Amino acid sequence: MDKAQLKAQVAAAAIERVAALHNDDLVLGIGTGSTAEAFIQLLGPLRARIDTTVSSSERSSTLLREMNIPVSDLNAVGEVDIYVDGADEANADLQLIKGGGAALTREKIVAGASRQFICIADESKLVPTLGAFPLPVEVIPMARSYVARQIVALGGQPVWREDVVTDNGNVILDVFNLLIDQPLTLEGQLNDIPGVVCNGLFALRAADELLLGTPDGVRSLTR
Ligand SMILES: O=C(CO)[C@H](O)[C@H](O)COP(=O)(O)O
Repeated sequence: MDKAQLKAQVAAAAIERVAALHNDDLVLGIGTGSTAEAFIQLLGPLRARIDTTVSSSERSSTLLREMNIPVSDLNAVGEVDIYVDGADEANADLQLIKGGGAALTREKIVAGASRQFICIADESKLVPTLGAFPLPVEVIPMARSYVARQIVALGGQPVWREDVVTDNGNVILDVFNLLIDQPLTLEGQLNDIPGVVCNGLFALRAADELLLGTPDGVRSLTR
């Protein structure tokens, strides 16, 4: 099975989770990236049960609108019933690294506003310790060099993702060589640096369920 098939498989499993919810006025949180897009592609049959969606990126919003699925501003809805999104890395505690697609801030906001967060990924994303994938940090542009120096003091090697401006008008530093054995602590330390908007560690708001695509079928991990 190739990666696309594994992603389609977990996307279908997430659709089953959404279909099993009892309400018919669903408010769905929609993530960003290729696995989230596999999920969006399968939403058509559920359209009648979807009141609205809240999306974590302009790209996902466009895809949803192309399917005639409504997209709302988070301020216009209450709590989100369920958020489905991918990840760049996950550990067994369902803590994640996200932001490979530069959408980490909106992703963390929608995850925080959601009753349930289902993370979907192929099995290669499950790791014993987070940090082989460079940790994305969204930064206010004027603070880029200052924040980079503070990250070096924390032991990381930040690299400016020069070709990217986020949907919020900010820049991304990808931090290499961090051994993330205390994700909660590091998430807070990074947030405390003035100029940091958000970092891609999802430890405070970890996933509630991790669906992993494997050649033997979908594996589910819960907290
Ligand atoms: O965090 C993300 C975007 O900011 C994505 O969820 C993450 O990069 C995984 O993407 P993909 O499903 O394409 O592997």
